[in-house]
Amino acid sequence: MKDVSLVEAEPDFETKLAPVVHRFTLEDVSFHSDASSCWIVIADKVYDVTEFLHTHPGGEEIILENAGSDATISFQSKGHSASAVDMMAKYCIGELVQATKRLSLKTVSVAICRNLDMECKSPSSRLTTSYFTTIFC
Ligand code: HEM
Repeated sequence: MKDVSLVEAEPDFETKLAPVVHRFTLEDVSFHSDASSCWIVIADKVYDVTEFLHTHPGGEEIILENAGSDATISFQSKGHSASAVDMMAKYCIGELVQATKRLSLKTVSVAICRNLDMECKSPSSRLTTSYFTTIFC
């Protein structure tokens, strides 16, 4: 018979287990591209922002323009505050499968700045953003 004493001794052990991470392809995300179901990708994480659309301080239109796709560049170029970034966790539903992941913004911005022999202060500067666009689009 199985020893279940560990489970019995720790009634809340399930909450201590690593969370299940849901993985999606960009194609999965593409099926959620309007106000009835709106997913976006930011830095390889997938967000369901359907409920947030109507209260987004920047308006719903701008998010809908990116619905069902990778909004990393748009999000980054609008220069969101730290509290905006904190809010994002609430809407995160998973991440992209490895095969469809891009290099992280930080890695790419540092690489670009090295190439340009620039000091890398802000990845959202106009110059850097235009280089992101060149690389990602
Ligand atoms: C989960 C995703 C997002 C969250 C939690 C979020 C949150 C916010 C918050 C809190 C603000 C108020 C200003 C600030 O605190 O920075 C804001 C403004 C704004 N957001 Fe977002 N946002 C999200 C996605 C996006 C995306 C994908 C875009 C563009 C495609 C976008 C474009 C804007 C714009 C244009 C503003 C107005 C900036 C201004 O008036 O200066 N946001 N957002």
